[in-house]
Amino acid sequence: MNNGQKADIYVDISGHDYHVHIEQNLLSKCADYIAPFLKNDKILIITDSNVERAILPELTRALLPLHAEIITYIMPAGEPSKNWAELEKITNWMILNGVERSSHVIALGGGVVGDIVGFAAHIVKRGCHFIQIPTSLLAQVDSSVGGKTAINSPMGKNLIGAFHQPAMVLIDPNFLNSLPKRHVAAGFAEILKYGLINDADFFQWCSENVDAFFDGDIDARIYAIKTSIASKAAIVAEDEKELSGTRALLNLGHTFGHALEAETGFSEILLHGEGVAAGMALAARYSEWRGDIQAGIADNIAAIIKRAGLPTNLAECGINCAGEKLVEHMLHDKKLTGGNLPFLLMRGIGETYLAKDVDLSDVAAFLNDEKARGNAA
Ligand SMILES: NC(=O)c1ccc[n+]([C@@H]2O[C@H](COP(=O)([O-])OP(=O)(O)OC[C@H]3O[C@@H](n4cnc5c(N)ncnc54)[C@H](O)[C@@H]3O)[C@@H](O)[C@H]2O)c1
Ligand SMILES: O=C(O)C(=O)C[C@@H](O)[C@H](O)[C@H](O)COP(=O)(O)O
Ligand SMILES: [Zn+2]
Repeated sequence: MNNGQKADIYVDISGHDYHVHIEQNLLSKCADYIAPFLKNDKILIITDSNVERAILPELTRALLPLHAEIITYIMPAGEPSKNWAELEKITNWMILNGVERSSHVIALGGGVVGDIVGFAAHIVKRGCHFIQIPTSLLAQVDSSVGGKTAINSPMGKNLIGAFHQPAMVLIDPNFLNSLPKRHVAAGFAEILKYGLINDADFFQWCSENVDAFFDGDIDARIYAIKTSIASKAAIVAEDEKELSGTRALLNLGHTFGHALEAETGFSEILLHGEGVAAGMALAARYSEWRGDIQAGIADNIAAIIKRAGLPTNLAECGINCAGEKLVEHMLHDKKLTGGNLPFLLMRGIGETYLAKDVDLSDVAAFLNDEKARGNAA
């Protein structure tokens, strides 16, 4: 159901269905949304050090009508926290604070908080519930929905994890007011992804509204969030556990992107959304290299990615290694089946497909060519 600036998107997964509520100023009403999920007199909230400052005090105030004890765990902000050590601390904290299997812990933050808290909820007491309150753009348009939860392994991205759907997702676009611009851009990469996957009209809308979006236009922001989440919800409902190939579409740009993130050590050098942005530009140029798309389309795609202030080539990601090294990282990709790595490639804007005939030595040659051409994009 959509109503102007509000949206309620139903994620129709059998046995794990839930609602995503999107509304400006939703925070002021979140006690009403959360009340039905409260099973005892405690609310456990896990957030990070930046979101603690920007949003936690207001959330705590908004939950006062529930008369519950609010207990918070603050993890260090950023991708390096998505690891075993932090997972252990969070799970210990949950248990020490009396989490029950019927409890709904709250993940308040960006994709890092959502991914690790979702995984903790999956394993503590063999599974308790969690509610996502995403505060970064990337989390509001992508990571809070769909139930992929994980930590990183030293060998690669999200290699330890589980599918565990949230019980509800609460999105207030006002949270984006305190989000640094670099992270707004990173989230915009995943928005562009939905257009490139299967919605050329939305990609066109993004090209026409990129400036309004970055200027904080609330109508543009809500439209982009709800279109993205509706697209993701439909894909996830069709193929929750990425078995049929439909959900793999959401991985557009990620095989290249995760390799770039691994090469830069899952650090602040390259944010996930930045890796995805460059990964989508590379996927488009690789599609052109193979003759899958007409010349010129990859340049158009790179142009809008660039306008959003995102990287479109290896050099802009701080990558200077050989193509073969990036391909080595790709061998840890979860899509690898029987030694074959399928790639999300494009036949046009809005026409992404899963190519199963990609030869990794050809990918290495393509990446070496990118490097040799000075990565001009
Ligand atoms: N599970 C999924 O389906 C899925 C999808 C996409 C990405 N991801 C994962 O999400 C992670 C990236 O998420 P991210 O970009 O949100 O990173 P993040 O969680 O590190 O958040 C980005 C930064 O913004 C800060 N922040 C968040 N909200 C804020 C706010 N409102 N005001 C001020 N600062 C705020 C955070 O503290 C952090 O410094 C990656 O680990 C990626 O693998 C998961
Ligand atoms: O939800 C999905 O499915 C996605 O692929 C969304 C991606 O944006 C996200 O980064 C996801 O975590 C990547 O999945 P992975 O299986 O490659 O770790
Ligand atoms: Zn992603």
